Amino acid sequence: KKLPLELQFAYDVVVELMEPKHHALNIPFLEPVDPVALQIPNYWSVVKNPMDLGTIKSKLMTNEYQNAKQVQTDFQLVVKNCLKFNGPDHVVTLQAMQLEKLFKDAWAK
Ligand SMILES: Cc1ccc(Nc2c(-c3ccc(O)cc3)nc3c(C)cccn23)cc1
Repeated sequence: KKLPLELQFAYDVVVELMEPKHHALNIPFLEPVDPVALQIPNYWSVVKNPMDLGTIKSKLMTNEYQNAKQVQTDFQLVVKNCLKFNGPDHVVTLQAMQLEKLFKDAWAK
């Protein structure tokens, strides 16, 4: 892998969060939200910049990030979108919050 060291670290964190062992938390965030499958056609009018862990991983593999900060920003977008659409008390938002804690802990290693 030809990623610079800081992006390699970011890649390893994202891959870790996507692992099956965290599936109780990561399932809603592994791939782009599918508003048709979820029957939420208003999603695109509420969330202007959709983002998910799979897209972040793909962007890392296609060198679309210049630095790790941009990866962190995309991860925060996943959480922000979820909070905006689902609201603070939705189960999926609670999952996003717990995933965010995992991310922060892994990021601080
Ligand atoms: C009627 C309704 C209400 C809420 C939801 N939210 C939701 C989301 C979601 C994730 C991120 C995001 O930015 C927006 C939505 N993912 C899910 C999943 C995987 C199962 C069930 C609900 N889910 C779905 C349908």
